[in-house]
Amino acid sequence: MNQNQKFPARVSYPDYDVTENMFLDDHLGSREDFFGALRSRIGLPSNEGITVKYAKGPGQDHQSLIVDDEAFEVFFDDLDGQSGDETELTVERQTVIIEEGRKDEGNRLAPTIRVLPGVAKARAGTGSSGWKGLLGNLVPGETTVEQAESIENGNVNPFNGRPFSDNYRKILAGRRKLPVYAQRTEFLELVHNNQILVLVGETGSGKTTQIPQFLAYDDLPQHKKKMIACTQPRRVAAMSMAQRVADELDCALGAEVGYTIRFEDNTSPDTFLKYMTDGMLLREAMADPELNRYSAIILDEAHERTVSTDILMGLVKEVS
Ligand SMILES: Nc1ncnc2c1ncn2[C@@H]1O[C@H](COP(=O)(O)OP(=O)(O)OP(=O)(O)O)[C@@H](O)[C@H]1O
Repeated sequence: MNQNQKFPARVSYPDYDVTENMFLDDHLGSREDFFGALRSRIGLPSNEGITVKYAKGPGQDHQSLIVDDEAFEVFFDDLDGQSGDETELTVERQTVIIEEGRKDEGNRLAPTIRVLPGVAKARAGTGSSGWKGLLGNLVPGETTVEQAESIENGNVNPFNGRPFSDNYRKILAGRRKLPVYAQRTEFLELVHNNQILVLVGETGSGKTTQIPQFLAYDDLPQHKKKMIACTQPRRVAAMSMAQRVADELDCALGAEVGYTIRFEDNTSPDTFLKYMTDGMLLREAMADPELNRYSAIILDEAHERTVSTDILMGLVKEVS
């Protein structure tokens, strides 16, 4: 892609509503102009200077275009003028789809840009972390499977703003075949109406890996600056489950998904889902009996009746 390439575009905004169509006409000029216009169109602050850089990482089939101020990061896929392509562009918390294949009057390609429904609205109220707007329209404790699936099926990870990887999509297809997935709707209904749930399911049905993710999309702990805790009786399980779920959510281990075991805290301020030993949570409960850092607590493998899990069961009953 040529940096100085002309970039005619038609911008549809907001959402899919065509009533506010704006033509960035044929004379629009460079990509910088294009993004300047886009920026003003989607209401990003106009006083920020932007420098545009292009990068193509090893093994990436997309060009990244990074606008050099923290607010912007833009990803392209295959914006090559081939008819019928759909390209995603992420601008801070805005997610914008560029559709190729329309010819303008000069017989040039005129990508249509549309801001995903809800994203623009979410933007206004959610501070500086734009892509989190993907979750911004969800009401904690009132979400539906359809809402979660539409975000999961999208192109941008709502938890870190990066494009979803191919590996993510592969794993997602497998996750949806797990027995527990068939009960996602039922799980949400129960969680919306009850403070404490006891879930029983076969080994390998997906309890440890899926339930915390169902909750993450419903409880939205990161919006409250809290975490979901999922306890395990054994250290190895805490570590390996955290790794697995980090992969499933397409996050780096220790970033949005982490673990805490004795002598090792692999979490960060971004962590919203934390696997930990039951002993560690019990230890934390001694200092903070209300467990205020957590928006939800999952006591996994409770049938093993470890002393720590048993005590925690009593404790969560008290604080609920
Ligand atoms: N590290 C991994 N790599 C690949 N697949 C995995 C991995 N960990 C789990 N899985 C898959 O995810 C599925 C669900 O595992 P999960 O641990 O969530 O089940 P579970 O219901 O909690 O089982 P258990 O009762 O034994 O704890 C497994 O059947 C397995 O196919």
